[in-house]
Amino acid sequence: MSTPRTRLEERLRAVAQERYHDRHPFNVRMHAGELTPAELRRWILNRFHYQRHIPVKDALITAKLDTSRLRRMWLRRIQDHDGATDGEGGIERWLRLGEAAGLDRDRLLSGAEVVPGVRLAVDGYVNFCRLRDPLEAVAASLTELSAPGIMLTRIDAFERYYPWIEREGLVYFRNRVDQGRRDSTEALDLVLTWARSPADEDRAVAALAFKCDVLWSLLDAVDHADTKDGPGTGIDDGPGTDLKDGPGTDLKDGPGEAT
Ligand SMILES: O=C(O)c1cc(C(=O)O)c2c(n1)C(=O)C(=O)c1cc(C(=O)O)[nH]c1-2
Repeated sequence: MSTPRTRLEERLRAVAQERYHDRHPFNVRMHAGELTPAELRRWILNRFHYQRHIPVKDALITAKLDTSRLRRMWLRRIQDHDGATDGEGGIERWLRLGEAAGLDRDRLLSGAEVVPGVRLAVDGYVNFCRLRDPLEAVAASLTELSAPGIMLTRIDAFERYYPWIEREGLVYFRNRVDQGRRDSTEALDLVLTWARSPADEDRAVAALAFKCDVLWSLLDAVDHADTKDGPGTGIDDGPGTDLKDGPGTDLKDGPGEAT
C-alpha cells in the first residue's frame, strides 16, 4: 500500500528524471560526441564555477542543521569537494580535468571567462540554500538522484568521442558515481523524514524543480555563449590565449564572493 513517504519519493524521482539536464540539447550533443573542442572547453571552464560553489552552499546548509550527526554528514560533502589538504578533493580533480582538456588551471581559477548566465544560475542555487529551510535546501540537492547515471554516460562518451582529453582527467566523474549515490540516498531519507504535511511535500518537490531549472539555465548559458560578443566567447584555442590576462579579470571570484 502506498504511504505518504512512498508517494513523495515517487514524485521526487519523477521530477529528478523528467526535468534533469541530461535532456538538455547541450548535454545531448556532448553525449553524442558532437561538441567541438572549443565547446567542451567552454563547458569545463564554466562548470568549474558551479563546482567551486558547491562547498559554499553545503557550508550554508551545515549551519542550519541542529545535530552533530547531521552536521558531520554534511561536512563530509564539503571535504569531498575541498579535500582534507591541498591537492585533494573534487575541486582539484575538476582542475585536473581542465588540464587534461588543455585548459590551464589559472584560467579556471581566475573565473574571468565565466559567462553571465552561469554566474546567475550558480548564485541562484547558493542563495536558495542560504535563504530556505533545511527541507528545501536538502531537497534541492536531489538532482543527484540522476547524477550517477549521467556520470557513467559522460565517462563513456568522453572515452569514445573525445580521445584528445587525457584519460586521467576523468577521475572526477568516476569518483562522483559512488559519492552521488551515497549523497542522494542520505538526502532522500532526510527529506522523506522531514516532510510532515502535504505543504512540506509540495515545497520539497518545488525545491527540486527549481534545482533542475538551475542546471538547465546553466547549460543554456554555456550553449549560447558563442552567439554574442562578450566575456566567455574566446574559449577556443586551448592554453595560452591572451584572454587569460585580458579585460574582465577583475570579475574573478575572491574570497567570500558568494556568501
Ligand atoms: O555533472 C553533472 O551533471 C552534475 C550534476 C549535479 C547535480 O545533479 O546536481 C552535481 C554534479 N554534477 C556534481 O559534480 C556535484 O558535485 C554535485 C553536487 C550537487 C549538489 O547539489 O549538492 N549536485 C551535483
